[in-house]
Amino acid sequence: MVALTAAQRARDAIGALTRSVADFPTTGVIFRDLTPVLADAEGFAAVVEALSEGFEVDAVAGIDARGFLLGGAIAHRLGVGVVAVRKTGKLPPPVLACTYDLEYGTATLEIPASALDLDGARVLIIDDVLATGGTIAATASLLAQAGAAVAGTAVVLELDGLGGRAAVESALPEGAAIRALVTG
Ligand SMILES: O=P(O)(O)OC[C@H]1O[C@H](OP(=O)(O)OP(=O)(O)O)[C@H](O)[C@@H]1O
Ligand SMILES: Nc1ncnc2[nH]cnc12
Repeated sequence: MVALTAAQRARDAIGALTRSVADFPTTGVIFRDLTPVLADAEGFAAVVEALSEGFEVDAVAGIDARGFLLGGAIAHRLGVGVVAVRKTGKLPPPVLACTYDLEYGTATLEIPASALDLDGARVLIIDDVLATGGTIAATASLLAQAGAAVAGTAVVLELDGLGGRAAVESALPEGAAIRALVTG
């Protein structure tokens, strides 16, 4: 029997275990809950491997909150450190901040303004879901302000029809990778 690749194993787990919930957190949104995928040992391992594959970077940025779970594991696999990109009010000043629109509201993300040395660092941005792209675009903007070079972004699930890929393409440097394990 031919062994499945990490991407195939990840897609199988995502297909089997993702839960779709109508009208959460607001009416009209179909919320895609990846919690069961990440809670499954084989699913989590396959997702982490498939998101990490081929990236050579100096740091991983994991986005609050679900991106933290993946970002830490991916950074460890790649042998680099992880930067937690926090929702507003969690980090002590001074911070760099960026406010953006989501599928269901607005939010602000922050990173430390001076406590990290990201100047020239190649950074991979990790999150669970790409929807409108606002979250990843805001993260890319914060990292650029800190002097980092965004090497790419990788997510588990890209939602169709919300313009997220185009938004992220215009926010990332030319040639930066945009990887989604499943689109739908
Ligand atoms: O592409 P976008 O439209 O920006 O949406 C994607 C973001 O939305 C979700 O996070 P959310 O802000 O709901 O926060 P959470 O991770 O704390 O649940 C998801 O985890 C992504 O971070
Ligand atoms: N529909 C959705 N499901 C899960 N996470 C999301 N983030 C933004 N939109 C989402």
